[in-house]
Amino acid sequence: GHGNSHWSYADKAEWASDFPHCGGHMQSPINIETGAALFSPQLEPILLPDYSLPPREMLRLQNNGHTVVLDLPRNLTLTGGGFPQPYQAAQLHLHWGSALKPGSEHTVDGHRYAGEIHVVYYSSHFDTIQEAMVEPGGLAVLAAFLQVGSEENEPYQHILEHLNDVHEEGEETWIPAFDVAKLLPDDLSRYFRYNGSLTTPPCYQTVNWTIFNQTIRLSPDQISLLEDTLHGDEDELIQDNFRLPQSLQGRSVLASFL
Ligand SMILES: NS(=O)(=O)c1c(F)c(F)c(SCCc2ccc(C(=O)O)cc2)c(F)c1NC1CCCCCCC1
Ligand SMILES: [Zn+2]
Repeated sequence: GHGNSHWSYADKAEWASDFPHCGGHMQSPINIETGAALFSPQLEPILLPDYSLPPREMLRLQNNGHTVVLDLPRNLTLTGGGFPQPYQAAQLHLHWGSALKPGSEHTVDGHRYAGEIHVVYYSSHFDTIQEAMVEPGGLAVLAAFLQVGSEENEPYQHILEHLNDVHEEGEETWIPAFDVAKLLPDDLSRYFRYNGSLTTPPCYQTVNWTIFNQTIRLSPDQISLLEDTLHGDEDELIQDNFRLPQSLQGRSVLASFL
């Protein structure tokens, strides 16, 4: 974990006392008011060049007590998107709710989606994510909303079929590599953009956020598997692992589309 004090989503009101950045003025997530988003033509499509990986390659999947994390090869690059420089992949993880309520971190016009994927990158100006994550613009996170649909989402099965192997906090397993770009929407040209923070302590305000307009559909069984498999502290189910919306405090949300 981060910092010397353990944190949980139950005591998110206290985060700022243990992690000062969590009380800052550029925090995430936020509610995106589509009507107030500013169209910015310089926001070109996001480019994820050649994400197909050899299936012999294995990727580490871990339950860190707060979410399920898939470590990514750093040679997967993020470019385009009006970014000042390329970013290198670090990891992806998910946020979700429970059977009773949805669990996305960002909301759109007050609507919370069933879940949200975050693909975390760090600026190619740095050698490690530890150096990058304390610098403004050091991190870029690609976010997409998960919705309940009728069909099974095959790319997501690459992760979901291994959740049982990491159902306890601290467990990890290795899964065959696959094209992780398939976990994101097809349309990488329509997205919202704003500057914010990690949504977890230490809440560093160093994240360039991209939230895709197109959502991802998972079957009801896939969403339930995500909600009902992973355990964290005291063998409690990890559910509702989302932070509440933070105020914009004067920030603008940009849109790559009209
Ligand atoms: N939405 S988010 O991107 O802010 C985010 C969360 F909301 C998260 F909840 C998480 S998981 C909780 C933070 C954490 C705990 C343990 C470890 C570890 O043992 O390595 C690592 C991280 C989580 F990992 C991340 N992303 C991480 C933030 C931690 C520091 C930088 C590493 C990559 C991004
Ligand atoms: Zn996240």
